[in-house]
Parts: sequence; C-alpha cells; structure tokens
Amino acid sequence: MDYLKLLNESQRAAVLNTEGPCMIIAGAGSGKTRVLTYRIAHLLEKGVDPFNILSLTFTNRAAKEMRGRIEKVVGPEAKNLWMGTFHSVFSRILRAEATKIGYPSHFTIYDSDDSKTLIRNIVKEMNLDDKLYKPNVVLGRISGAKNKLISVAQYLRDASIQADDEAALRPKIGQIFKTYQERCFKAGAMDFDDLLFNTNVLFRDHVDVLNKYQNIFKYVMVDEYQDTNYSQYLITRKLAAKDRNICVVGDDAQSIYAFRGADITNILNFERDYPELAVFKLEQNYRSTQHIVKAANSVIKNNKAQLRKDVFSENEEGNLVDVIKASSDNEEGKLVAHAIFEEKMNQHLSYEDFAILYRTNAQSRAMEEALRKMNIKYRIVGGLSFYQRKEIKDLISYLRLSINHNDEQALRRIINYPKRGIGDTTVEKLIVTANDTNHSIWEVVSHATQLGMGRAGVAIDEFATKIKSFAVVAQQKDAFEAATYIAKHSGLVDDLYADKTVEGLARYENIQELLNAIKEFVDDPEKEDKSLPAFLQDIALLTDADTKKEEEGEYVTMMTIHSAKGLEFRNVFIVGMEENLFPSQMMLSSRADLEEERRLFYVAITRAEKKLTLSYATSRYQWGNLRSAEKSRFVDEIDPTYLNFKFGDERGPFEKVLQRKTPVSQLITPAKKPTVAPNYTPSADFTPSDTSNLQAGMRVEHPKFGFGTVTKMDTQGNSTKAIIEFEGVGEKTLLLSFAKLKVHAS
Ligand SMILES: Nc1ncnc2c1ncn2[C@@H]1O[C@H](COP(=O)(O)OP(=O)(O)OP(=O)(O)O)[C@@H](O)[C@H]1O
Ligand SMILES: [Mg+2]
Repeated sequence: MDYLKLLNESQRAAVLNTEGPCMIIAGAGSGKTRVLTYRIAHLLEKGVDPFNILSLTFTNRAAKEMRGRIEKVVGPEAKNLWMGTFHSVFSRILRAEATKIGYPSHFTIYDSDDSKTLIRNIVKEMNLDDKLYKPNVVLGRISGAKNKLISVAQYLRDASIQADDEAALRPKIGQIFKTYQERCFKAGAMDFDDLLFNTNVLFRDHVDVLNKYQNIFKYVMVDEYQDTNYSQYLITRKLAAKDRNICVVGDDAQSIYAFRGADITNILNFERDYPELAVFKLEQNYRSTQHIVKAANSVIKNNKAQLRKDVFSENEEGNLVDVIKASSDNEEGKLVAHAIFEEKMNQHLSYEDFAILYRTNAQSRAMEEALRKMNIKYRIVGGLSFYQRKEIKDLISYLRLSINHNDEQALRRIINYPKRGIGDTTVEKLIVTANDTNHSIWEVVSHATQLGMGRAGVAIDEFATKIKSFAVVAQQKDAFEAATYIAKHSGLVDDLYADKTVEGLARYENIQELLNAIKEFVDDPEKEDKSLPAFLQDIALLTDADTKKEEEGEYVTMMTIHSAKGLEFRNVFIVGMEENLFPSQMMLSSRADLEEERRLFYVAITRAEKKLTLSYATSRYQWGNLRSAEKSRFVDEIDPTYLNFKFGDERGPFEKVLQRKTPVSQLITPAKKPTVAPNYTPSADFTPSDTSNLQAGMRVEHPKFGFGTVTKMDTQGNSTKAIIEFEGVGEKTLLLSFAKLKVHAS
C-alpha cells in the first residue's frame, strides 16, 4: 500500500472511496490524473478483476502512461484493464457487435479527410454551390448534430435544431446529411462521430448488449470530464446505471472543446443524476511554482462562468514569468530559440524539458526555422501527420479496400492509381450506376463486364480480381506480411520507384517507414490481434496528441495548446501572444467564446513546472501579408507582480547570445547527408535480386543509394533488415523482403 503514501489527505480519501458515484472537480496540477491512476491500482489491489475496470482518457498516449504507472504497483495484470479514448474503446466494442446494427464487423473508420471528400462529392452530385456548402462547414454541422445524438430524421423534421443561417443560406444541409449517412452505411464505414453515435444506438436498441457491458464494466472512470460531449455523457451514464460505480475527474476551468460539442452542463447533470454523489476537492497544485500558479489564477478569475476554487502551491516561489517582445515573427522565433539554448546551458537541462505551445498549427513554421538554425532538435506533435501523407493514404486505401470492399472513399482513391485506364468519366458512371441501383460502388465494380463498360470494363475487372486476391492474403497472413504483399502487388511501389526525383524517393521511403510501423505493431507483445484490420483500427484512432514520433535523442516539443492538455513540462513557452491570434479573431464575438479562449490560456500556463515564458511580435506575416500586431489582452490580465518584461531593446542576455560566434556548433548534430547518392548511375538491372545469402561485409548496390557495404544483419522473426553504409549517403536500414539490392563480390 505504498502508493497511498504518495497522496495527500484529500487525494487519499478519493482513492479509498471506491464504491458509488464520485466526482473530483479540481484545479490544474492538483493530482486528478494521479488520483485516477492510484484509484485503479487500489481497486486491483482490493481484488477487482482488471477486465471489470474501464478508464477513459483524453489520448491513447495518456492511457498508455497510466497503464504503465499502474503496472508498477500491481504488475502485469494491468494489461487487462480497459483503457483508452472514448473512440478507441467504443470502436472495439462496435467491432464485436457491429452486425447487430447492420454494419460489417470489419467496418472502415473514415477520417476527417474521407468525410470531407465524401461531402465534396455529394455537394457536386447535388449541383450545389461548393462555396456555400464548404466541406468544413457542412461536416461541422453534421458532427454537431451527432454529438447531440440528433439523427438525420430528427434533423430534417425539426427546423429548430438547424443553425440560424440554414433556412436562408444553406437549406440543403439536412439533405446532404441524409445522403452522407446513407453513403457511409453502404460503404460499411463510420466516421469519428458515428463511433459514439452508433454506440448509443447499440445500447439503446439492444438491451442485452447493454446488460452485457454493464456487467463487464463494474467500475467506470473518466479523466478530463469537462471535455466530454452529450453523446459521451450518455454512454457513460448507461454503462454505469447498474452498479453506479462511476468516478469522473476534471476541471471546469480547463474546458476547451466546446467547438467539438463538449458541454460543461455534463458536470451539472452528473450531480443531478447521482444525488448520493461523493465530491472531492483538491486545491493544492503540485506541478508548478507559486508564481506560475498565481499568474494562472489572476487570469482565470476574469471568467464569470466558473466554479470557485482556490488553487495554491507550496512549491518554491520560482522565477517570474518572462514576457518577450519581438519586432517580427521571425525575430520571435530567434529569441525563443536563444532563450531555450541559454536556459538549457545555464540550468544543465535537456531539450526534453522544453515545450513551445501555440494557438494554431500554422504558427510552428517561424519557430521551426529558428530552431533549425540553432540546430536545436524538435518534434511536432499533431499537425500534418505521417498518416495524412498522400502515398501513405494511397497504400492504406489499398489495405482498407482489401478488408472492406465497400469502402467508397478508399475505392475512389485508388481505382485508377496507379493508372490502369479507368478514367474519371468511367468512375462517374460507376457512381451514378451505384446510386441509381442502390448498390455500393464495389458491387457495380465487381460486375463491370456484365454492365458493358467497354474497354474500361476489362481494367475494372482486373482491379476487382486483384482486390479480391488481396483479401485472401489479408485473411491468411499477419498485418505485416499482408501489407508487404499488397504494397508490392498493387503496383504502388513500382510507381513510386519509377519516380527518380528527391520527392519520389522520400515517398518511397515513407512507404518503407509505414511497413516498418506495421512490423513493429506485429512484433509488439502487447497486441494480441496481429491482423491487418486490427492495425488499421489502431491507426484510425490516433488522436492529434498521439502522433508523436518516437525517436531517440533529446527534442524540444512543439504543439498546439489543445494537444497539451493534461501534460507538463519544466519550461513552457507560449508564443504568439497577440490580439487576434490569441485570443483568436474568431473567438471575439461573444463572452462565451472569449471565456473559452481564456480557459485555453489557463491550460497553457498551467503546463509549466518551473518556468513560463510568453512571447509576442509587433509584426507578423499572416496569409502572405505583413501585419502589425498588438500584445494580447491576456498578457495584461496577469497580475504584473509576477511578470518580467524583456523588451526587444533591452535584451541583456539575449544580445550576448545573438552575437556569440557559434560555439553552439559543437553541440550540433551534423547536417543530414543527401539521401540520393551523388553522381551515381545504376550499373545493373535490379529486378532479380537474390539477397538470401547476404552477410555483413558484403558489397551491394542499391538503385538510389548507390554502392555500399553491409555493416550488420538483423533478423527478427521472419523479417530481416540489413544495415548498410552507403558511400556518400550514409547508413540506411533496409528491409530485405522489400529492398531492391544487387550483391557484388565483397
Ligand atoms: N500528493 C502529491 N505529492 C507529490 N506530487 C504530486 C502529488 N499529487 C500530484 N503530484 C504531481 O503533480 C503533478 C500534477 O499531477 P496531475 O497531472 O495528476 O494533475 P492534474 O490535476 O491531473 O492536472 P491537469 O489539470 O493538468 O490534468 C504530477 O507531476 C504529479 O505527479
Ligand atoms: Mg490530468
């Protein structure tokens, strides 16, 4: 019971109070997540079966971390806990039960790109004005409705739930919504919101299923409860209705997802639903210095809508909050980069101790440039992730279509990629036929020759045959073997391979990287299901905050404030503290919006443990124009006793750094070598490459990297990697089943 010693009195009380409904609404850094973690550990110690505990977190990463901590207390049993985001836990349940609500168990999960493309297509098919019916706007409306559990029928019936401008400006949103749902259903696909919407449908229409899960989840816990929407609220309420062992933790002052339907009334509803509720208050912040906590308090007290809390810290007083003023966004980047470098050197820190937070992803560019110039390594969380790249989406579409032939978005993406003579008109024809006859596009595709599609018919037929053969492979092999097979036989690899530009090579390497990721998935002892559908589900459910690439070394973390929720860093920089940027221009028209923006600032401040720095620029490029900018009102809301202004003209320590004659270079990792061998022309034909006897020391040739020597072979399971030092290019790790290599005598 050592873990109980790691808690203060109120935290301990909340941990020990395992039975019945319980709510902890408490300030930032007060140990809410810690309480949840040890509460679960405590339940397990008391003998509760891990299979009976459900814990819902904000990101999959948070779940993983929590599981790790619990494992330290109770051992490997922690693996059996149900943990993850709402979307990942409930998609797992939907997989098992999908057929009950008319979906295939291998349903596809549409990401927001798929959803928007589908909407764009529907708008086109309906001959509507695409400037009025922008995919973003339409998807926003559809998503808003689903999060409130409003069905298409209800939406069409009840004009009062439509937004103000709809009747006049966009009267067809309801119709688009209807077609969109029909098309998703026909494609055997659910979008993100459907995962929650359909879980509610499942539990509403199938009492036996609901009972089953009520009996499984004897204890339900939700972190970041302030950011749940109505649909999530209802799911947890239904699940907990039998045993009423539900514990939610959150902080109303950190509610930042109203735009996605998060609803603060869920906290009030909770009190109404469970009159026997035990409420715990935590007020001591363990994360931050006193100055940081006080600065945060002075900001949030400007909000009218909030539950009263007195958050205090008994940590050291700490540094004042630095405020950096720069003359431009580029200078801001430079000053921040220098401040990071300076602080790291003076305090003997690691780059891992630093985070740069911004309001929108677009702000990362100037920061990245500055960091790169200083050779400070950084990693961006979220943003355009690996899985959104074109070539990756192409291969994933092949994988998806092999698993679910009805997947319309996947099919449209690759039916003529690589080119196989199925032109746009043919594709249009297929879609019209599918819509007119109420079939899925695949059903039309697989009967193309009967439908008299002419010459294209043959190509379509071949395509269908290919996909069917992929399905067979996917059924028999693990995710890695299946994906490698599909990558090769789809023609995609050859197509990328034929592109000899630097970008082409990068795309080719990305495909390799995806296969590496699948290999890792298959080799992960924690994954029970190694099949292709399991892998696809895994990646479909990554949240923005999950897309951090795990790389060796020390990196400064960069991300939006939204993604930083729940995290903590020793040193935090909040950049772009300017009017119209933060608070965002779009959030200035109502008090509610402005208060949400202020809560976002509160979240940002409270991520810092020891030191907080705010920065702003007096001019900035936005949409290609240089604009003058003004310091954010939020800076002025902080009690000036806690601030230390560092103006551009009295830079002091900065000046010294800026003038330093690059001693910095000694810390620099050498610039990346080019990835294409310089002045190299292939000496041979690479098609029949036999690498079965490849060994360290052998000399090889690669059509892009040129000549090299094998330094190491690495076999794991049935996959072998060769580590090769290429002349003029450097070391590369290649998967043998995939690499085109010619072996020369050593
Ligand atoms: N009783 C305690 N003794 C020492 N450290 C603690 C204690 N409680 C919490 N902490 C530490 O304080 C930090 C903040 O805790 P935690 O992340 O659980 O807070 P939180 O309330 O979930 O914060 P947020 O509102 O940002 O989600 C963590 O580093 C945690 O380990
Ligand atoms: Mg937390």
